[in-house]
Amino acid sequence: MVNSFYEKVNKDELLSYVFNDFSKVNWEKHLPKMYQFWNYLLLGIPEYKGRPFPVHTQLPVESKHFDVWLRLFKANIDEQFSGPVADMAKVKGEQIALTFQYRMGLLED
Ligand code: HEM
Repeated sequence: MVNSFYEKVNKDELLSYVFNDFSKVNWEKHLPKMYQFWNYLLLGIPEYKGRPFPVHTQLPVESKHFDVWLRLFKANIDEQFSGPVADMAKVKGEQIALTFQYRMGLLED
């Protein structure tokens, strides 16, 4: 799920710019972190140690970036999974994307 999601991200011009050109993400490090993050949120496996929000405050992103992120994230889930955990993944993705945007001041109240 994580690998195929970031394959989609990398094919999207808007998001790929942020990940690859702006942040020069080291995918060998980022992907395992994301496995741990989602392992925790969806399966309760407490491996992820980190604070997801702060890195995002430095990024050149607007709400349109989050809209694309969410669209790709949900499409990726729907292509491969169905059922309660798949639904939870989509809800969590939505909630976190929304929370990030509020905290970054990208949304009007
Ligand atoms: C516009 C949408 C987003 C963009 C452009 C974005 C971009 C990034 C970038 C560039 C990093 C740093 C990677 C690195 O250098 O290691 C990162 C880390 C991360 N992102 Fe996002 N992100 C977005 C949305 C989200 C959302 C909605 C979530 C959660 C559902 C999320 C979860 C994380 C996590 C867990 C990390 C790892 C933080 C750490 O522990 O170092 N991101 N993201």
